[in-house]
Amino acid sequence: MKKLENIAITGELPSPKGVALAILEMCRRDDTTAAEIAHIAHTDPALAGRLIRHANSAAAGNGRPVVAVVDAILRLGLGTVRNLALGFSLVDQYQNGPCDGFDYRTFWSHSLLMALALQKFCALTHIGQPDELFACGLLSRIGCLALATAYPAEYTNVLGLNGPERTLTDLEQEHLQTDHNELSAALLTDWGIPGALVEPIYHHENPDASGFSEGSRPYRLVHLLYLAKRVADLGVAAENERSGRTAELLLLGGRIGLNCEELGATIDELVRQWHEWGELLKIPASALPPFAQVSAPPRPAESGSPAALRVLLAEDDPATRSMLETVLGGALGHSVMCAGDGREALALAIEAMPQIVIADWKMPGMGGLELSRALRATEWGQTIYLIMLIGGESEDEVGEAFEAGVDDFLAKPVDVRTLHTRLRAARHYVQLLAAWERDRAQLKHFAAELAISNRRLEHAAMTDLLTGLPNRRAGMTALAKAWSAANRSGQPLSALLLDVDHFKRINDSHGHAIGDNVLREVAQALQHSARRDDSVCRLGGEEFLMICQNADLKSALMAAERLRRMIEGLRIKAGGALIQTSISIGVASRETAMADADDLVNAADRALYQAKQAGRNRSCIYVQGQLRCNPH
Ligand SMILES: Nc1nc2c(ncn2[C@@H]2O[C@H](COP(=O)(O)OP(=O)(O)OP(=O)(O)O)[C@@H](O)[C@H]2O)c(=O)[nH]1
Repeated sequence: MKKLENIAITGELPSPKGVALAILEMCRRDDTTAAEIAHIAHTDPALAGRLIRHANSAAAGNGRPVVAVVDAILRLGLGTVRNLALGFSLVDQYQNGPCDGFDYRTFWSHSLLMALALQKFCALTHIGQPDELFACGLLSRIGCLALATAYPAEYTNVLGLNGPERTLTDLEQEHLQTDHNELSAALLTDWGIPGALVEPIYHHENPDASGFSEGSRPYRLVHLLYLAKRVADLGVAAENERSGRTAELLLLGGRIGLNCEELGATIDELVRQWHEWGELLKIPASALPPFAQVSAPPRPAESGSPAALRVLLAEDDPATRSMLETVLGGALGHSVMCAGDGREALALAIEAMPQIVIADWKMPGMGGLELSRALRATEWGQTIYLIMLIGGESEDEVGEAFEAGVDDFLAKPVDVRTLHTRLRAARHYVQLLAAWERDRAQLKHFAAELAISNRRLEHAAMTDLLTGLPNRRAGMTALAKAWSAANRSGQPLSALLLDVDHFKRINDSHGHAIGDNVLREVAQALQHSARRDDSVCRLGGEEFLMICQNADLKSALMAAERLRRMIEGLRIKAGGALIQTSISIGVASRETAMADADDLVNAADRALYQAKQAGRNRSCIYVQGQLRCNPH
């Protein structure tokens, strides 16, 4: 982590003003008293009210409610009051600003929910002072606001580039030479927040890379910060993205001992507090439905209460049917569909996807046994819980029913208490099935995420960070493939090695950052001028490789000359000045004497060496052991 003075910031940074600043200053003194802070807090009624509100919030402890600012300060402690004053002051001052691409209100909305979540999870796990952590949560992403404040135009640009391919911190580092985590840490340190809190904040987006030893306080704190951030991400997510975020939350909640229902209840409570605090701080909070609803897997049809089951009743005797319908639907509160025979029941089942089917053994047309076989023959019908109503059937016949896929049976006339008991087993089965389906959906979700991050890793491992071109590894793999393809087809294959001339001088006279920019511009120009069959990669430093498939030496040389002239004509911005540069190119084509792709690269390398020797800004060819240079 860098110190603030070591970060190259040209514009202004967020800073507290007025009463908050005075409190911050007073708290630097060892002998400041709660009465003195209360005195100054009274001059800002909004702050005084918010401090009292916070001191009376559930997480701040029990005891009788406080009404005086001084009592609120005594309850919260000077450190927490100072951090809260700081946070609230920034919220008030930076509700909008000059950075067009930065959504100030969503930023604070996210920060507020993160603060509440961190406070709550800290209270649940007894890691640290919940009130102190509320303020830390509120300010943990202050670096984003700092970048928006210091670099409004550039940061708009960076935010515009943000996508799944690159992390925001990478983009910030690339374009602004710092990132929001670095700035958050530097600002919080500057404002006197202790290192024990700042370090986990710095690492909170990637807790596994923090290096904290497992089980230590910073380790637990950085993971809580991550969980709090994921809750806040859910809070501000678009409606169609919400359900995709719940699986990870369930997993993270499990790590701190919260089961599905407890996590849901906690998040619902946090959302309620988010709305209350949002009103107080004039920050928007979105209308998030209950967590159970957001995280529920889609169902074919939803019945009234969560305990209610979708029951299909197939019974030809109207009296029994009516009695069972009344008991199941009226007394037990299930949602009941009725059919007078097996065929009607099957049609209804296809339409309504019941969880339980209660079928009479004997019905006109299609009886219970046939219905059971028909249902079990379908994929969706295999998970239905089937109860058969039997009259005077023998044991053998009952055995046959189980073979047909029946789960349970009930003797007629049906005893209501027995029915009730059997339905408990059925409900247990349905619940297990639902849990299993949820797990399966989660696993699918994780597998999909894993596949995406594997693809990203694969892409990152094959991509040059500076230019975005394929790197040496990717280039050599592509060349080996092209070599095999050329061997099979007998088509020509050529390779160009391109090296920027006197690049060291550019670095020396304009600095490394401008040097990097020159490399990016050259890379982009090469890629844009490459033909469909050509591929360009950066081998390293200022050296590039172009693979020209189906190109013989003559056309490869023509391509080389075209590229050389194009780079010669390029003007690259360096501050106020324009840099002109050139490249030397070694060209070689696949020859029968060459054993593999390495021989082809070595031949192009010898030609490149010759081009440098001959004075640079030229193309040389290697042909059957001879080197020849093109004058220009
Ligand atoms: N800015 C920047 N410089 C780099 C990078 N990689 C290598 N370099 C520098 O590139 C320079 C290459 O210098 P040399 O190998 O002497 O080559 P040159 O100055 O281009 O001279 P000739 O190739 O002989 O024309 C070195 O100073 C390296 O430090 C990079 O990613 N960015």
